[in-house]
Order: sequence, then C-alpha cells, then structure tokens
Amino acid sequence: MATQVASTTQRPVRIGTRKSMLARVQTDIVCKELRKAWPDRQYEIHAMSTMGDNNQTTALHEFNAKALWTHELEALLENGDLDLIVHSLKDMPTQLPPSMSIGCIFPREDPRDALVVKPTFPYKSLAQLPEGSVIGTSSVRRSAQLKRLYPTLKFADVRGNVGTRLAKLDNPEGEYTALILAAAGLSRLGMSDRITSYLDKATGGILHAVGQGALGIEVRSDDEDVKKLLSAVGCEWTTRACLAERSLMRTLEGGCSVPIGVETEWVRKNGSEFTETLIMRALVVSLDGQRHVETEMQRRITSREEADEFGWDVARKLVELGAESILHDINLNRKIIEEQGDA
Ligand SMILES: NCc1[nH]cc(CCC(=O)O)c1CC(=O)O
Repeated sequence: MATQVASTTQRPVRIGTRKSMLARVQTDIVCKELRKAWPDRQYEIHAMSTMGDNNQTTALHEFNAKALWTHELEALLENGDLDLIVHSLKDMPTQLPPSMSIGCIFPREDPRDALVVKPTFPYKSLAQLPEGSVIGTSSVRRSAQLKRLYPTLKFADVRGNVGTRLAKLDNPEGEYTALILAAAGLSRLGMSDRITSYLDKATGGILHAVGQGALGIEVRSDDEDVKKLLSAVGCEWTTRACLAERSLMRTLEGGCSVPIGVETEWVRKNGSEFTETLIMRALVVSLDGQRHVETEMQRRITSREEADEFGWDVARKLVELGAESILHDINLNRKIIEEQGDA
C-alpha cells in the first residue's frame, strides 16, 4: 500500500450519502458516472446513518422531515469533510442554505408511484381492493389523493427504508394489504417485480412528489472544482423539469407535510425526440381528500431561469383556483399538532 503512487496530486472527491441500500445504489450510479467522465480523479464514498434513519417512531409530518434527512450530512459538507452529497431529490429541501447549491441533477428514473400488493392477495389494482383494506404509506400526499379517489380504503403509517417496509407488508401477521412506494426506488433496488400497478394521472389518478425519481447532488456553492466535475454528468432535461417542480413547491411553501402532487413531461416530436415544451400537471389536496385544486399548463422552456418561473406561474394558478385556503387549513392543523407536542 505504501508504495502505491496516486495517479494525481489532486485530493480525492469525498462523496457523502446515507446508509440505506437505496442510498448506496444511487451513490454508486453517481460515482460510476464521475469516474467515466473524470477517470484521473479519485473518489471516496462515505455512508452515514442520519437522525431520520435512527428515529423511526415520531410521525414524519410532525416536524420538518426533509431537514432531518439532510442536516447532518450538510454539516460535513459545510466544514469540508465531504465534497458532495448524493440525495434523492425528493428528500432535498426546496430552500438550501446559501452556502449550498444543487451541483447537478441526474437523469430521472420512472417518477411514478407504485402499488405493491401483499403477495398472498390476488388484487391487481387499487380499484380491486376490498372495502377497509389498509394501505401503508406515511406520505400525506399519497394518502390524501387516494382518500379522494378510493374513500373506502384505510391508511396507516409505515416507516423504515424500502426493504423494511416490504418486510412489514409480507409479514403474514401484518396489518397492511398493500403499500404505495416510489417505482424508482424499487427499480434501483432491482425489485420492480414487486410492483402490482403504476399510479399516475392517466391510470392510477395520483400525481407524484416533486423531484421523485431524480438524484440531486448537493455541493458547496463556492466549490468551483466540484461544480466543474458535476457539469459533465448531469441531465439538463431532468434538471429543468425538476427545477420547475421545486419552484412550484417553494412558492406554495409545501414540505413533506403538504399534499402537493406533480407531473412534468417534455413534449416529444415524432414520438421520441424531446422538444423544449414542458407540460406540468399539479395539484393541492386537503389532508382528508375532500377538497382539491389542480391544473395543467405548458410552456416553452429554454433555460433554468424559465423553468423556475414556470413553476412559480403554475403555483400562482393553483392559488387562483383556491389552493391558499387548503394550504391555510393544513398549516393550521400542523400548528395545533406542534402545540400539542410542546405540552
Ligand atoms: N421518502 C423516502 C424515499 N426517498 C426517495 C425514495 C425513492 C426514490 C425516489 O423517489 O427518487 C423513497 C422511497 C419511497 O418513497 O418509496
């Protein structure tokens, strides 16, 4: 070891991630692309468990869940122990500290949500589930949209990483009939065969989370070296679509705890080639699924700034349609929960 000569005098690129299997698989994707683009650099992967991984009991929506996943890794990035962090974009707060930025966004996996039915049941879709079936999901975005469409289903929290959740579903004594999970996570883990059906606006009737299926790379805003490395590996189509989604969410001040669903789609020419026209479908729904507003808009997007502006305009449209009063009630509800928590 001592005689091994480093191929470069530059310091290694230190990549931070969480410890879950999904986080590691996603980090390997990023590391592999960086090696391909910059073979002369060295890369180190540091996987850490975070507070979000360790705390499985407190309901996710009771505090700022996004900050929970990212805070500890961000502190290491800030002080230089890490050079970049690989996140599921959906878990990244829409507002980063000024010293941090998104260096790039990687190509998106299937962004849809998926229904995963317990293997001992024959049901092939949500519509086939009997009255009172228990759906495991901790996402109010998923449960609120589904309550609206399938009022006879029941919803229960399910925590832990993807593997843990599937084990809870498969447990013969378990309470869940089915789970809702991101198709992207299952696919990256090589478990797409667990998907019973896909849920999107056209088929399952629900819209996915902002940034779902994409990987966001967080860097120090002033680190030109790492930003240059990342400029060779991102995907500009995914970046613009996701920046528009994040701008929508930021404008509506939604976090994990606010049921905002979205779908973005680049209009294709001749069935395949992307054009610069982006379609966005977006929705805000009350926690009980009783009230909702939704819209669909499309616009030509030629820069990240235009993407940002588009998201803002779609949010304004939702507000015009009445999103404000739904969001107001949700925030009120959250405040009451927090006050009870203090007591
Ligand atoms: N909140 C957990 C989380 N964060 C990212 C993914 C899946 C991968 C992705 O959406 O990019 C998941 C699991 C899930 O929602 O099923």
